[in-house]
Amino acid sequence: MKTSRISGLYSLSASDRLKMVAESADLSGDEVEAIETGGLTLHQADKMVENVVGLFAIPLGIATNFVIDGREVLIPMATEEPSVIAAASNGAKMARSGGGFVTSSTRPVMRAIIQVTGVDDPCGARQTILARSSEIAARANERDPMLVSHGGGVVGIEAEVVTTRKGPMVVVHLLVDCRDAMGANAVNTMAEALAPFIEEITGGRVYLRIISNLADLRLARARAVFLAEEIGGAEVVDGVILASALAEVDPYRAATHNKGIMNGVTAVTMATGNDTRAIEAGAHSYAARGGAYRSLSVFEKNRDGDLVGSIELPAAVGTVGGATRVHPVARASLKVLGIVSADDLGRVLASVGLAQNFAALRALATEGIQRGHMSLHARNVAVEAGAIGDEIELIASKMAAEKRINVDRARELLRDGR
Ligand SMILES: CC(C)(COP(=O)([O-])OP(=O)([O-])OC[C@H]1O[C@@H](n2cnc3c(N)ncnc32)[C@H](O)[C@@H]1OP(=O)([O-])[O-])[C@@H](O)C(=O)NCCC(=O)NCCSC(=O)C[C@@](C)(O)CC(=O)[O-]
Ligand SMILES: NC(=O)C1=CN([C@@H]2O[C@H](COP(=O)(O)OP(=O)(O)OC[C@H]3O[C@@H](n4cnc5c(N)ncnc54)[C@H](OP(=O)(O)O)[C@@H]3O)[C@@H](O)[C@H]2O)C=CC1
Repeated sequence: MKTSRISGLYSLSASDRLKMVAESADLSGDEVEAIETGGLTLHQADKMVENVVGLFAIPLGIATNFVIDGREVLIPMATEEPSVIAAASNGAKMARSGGGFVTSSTRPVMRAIIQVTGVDDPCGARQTILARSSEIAARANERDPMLVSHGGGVVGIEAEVVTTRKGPMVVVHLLVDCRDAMGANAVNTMAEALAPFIEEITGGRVYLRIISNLADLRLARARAVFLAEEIGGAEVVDGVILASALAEVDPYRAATHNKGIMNGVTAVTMATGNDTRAIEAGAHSYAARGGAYRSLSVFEKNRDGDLVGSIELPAAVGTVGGATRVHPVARASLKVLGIVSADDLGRVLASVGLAQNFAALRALATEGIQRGHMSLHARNVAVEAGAIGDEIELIASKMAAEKRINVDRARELLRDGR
């Protein structure tokens, strides 16, 4: 695509916006229709989960202005929360003059846990497991030749003895490169298949055989420079850094700071048909590693007085498997992003998380969150009060101008206007 810098996309109608996105991402008629209608038929939904009775629609929006590793990218985001997509676009807009987002990542390695109990000699069993790790890896790889053929498969075996209130246990970690899959089904299958062999060589009894959502070996990182003159000057730079400093040490603040990051990360995860619970569990457990919960991002000042933001978070997402290829809108979202690999998707998540976080911190460090957020939320409030058609924008803008955004006020304005 030529540029993601689309000023005022919000002032177009939804169908004109979709036309623009379809042109720039070269979407087919079917893909456009899927996005417009929500994509899923009841019949398709009935094949995805159990006891289906209907569909639950969530808005899909497009965040503009992103440059990631020099590439212009439009970002599909599925979210019910107003101001999230606007804020991501706003953050990305302010990152452009510093060069946009620069990313990096680790190999896409997930862990499966195998819990071995009832071992007489847990330390000895641990050593047996480590000594036979090549054999364990080979047996696991036999379960997923397709993954191995894509360059993935087991990359390591770890084993630890842990002391619990039910006595000592040996915990085996199977480290698996999942390539473009999120990998839960793949690694769970391997872990279950290995259980009898692990029991045989340790003399213990295996209970849990399951992926760990603390995906600390599958990390995505993003960094961006926000020029001081672009974001409102030195005072704003310092305000954002002060906000960051608090979130680095105070779990009460860090929880909300990270919620702000996940506003963006989860919305892209959802739009691409990935597992939002897995990505949330990964982010928050990674934020709590070492026992202290802290922020996933940090903001600092560089030598030129500009703001430098950086973020690192687990990115357990796929571009194959799960619902990613089943849900028509998820497939279209990947096409809009212009990516094919899970690694690329992880880098997008980190960039969106950082843009989202920066926009929120800038608002918090200056005018406060309510003006930007509540003026966009005002439309929901107007609808809740019973506004219809043109009344919605009218009541919403009146409430925003008065800075009195609540359902009672919306009802009063409706009564007066009708
Ligand atoms: C809300 C804005 C963006 C308004 O921002 P503004 O200052 O009114 O912006 P503007 O009119 O100068 O527009 C700047 C750019 O923002 C985007 N933008 C602007 N308006 C729209 C819109 N209607 N629809 C789509 N995009 C919009 C758009 O890209 C636009 O550029 P343009 O296209 O005009 O060249 C700003 O105040 C902001 O970024 N606020 C942060 C809001 C936020 O973080 N919301 C998340 C919900 S609050 C929360 O859950 C998290 C939190 C806050 O608790 C986290 C934390 O505590 O850390
Ligand atoms: N705790 C958790 O997070 C849990 C999550 N889940 C769910 O698991 C699902 C994700 O599991 P996942 O294993 O990704 O899904 P799938 O099993 O659907 O997909 C993975 C499979 O795709 C095949 N594949 C084809 N091309 C590639 C490629 N390029 N790279 C990698 N694999 C490829 C592989 O082999 P093959 O073709 O042989 O299948 C691989 O095993 C999600 O729906 C998630 O919600 C499930 C349990 C627990």
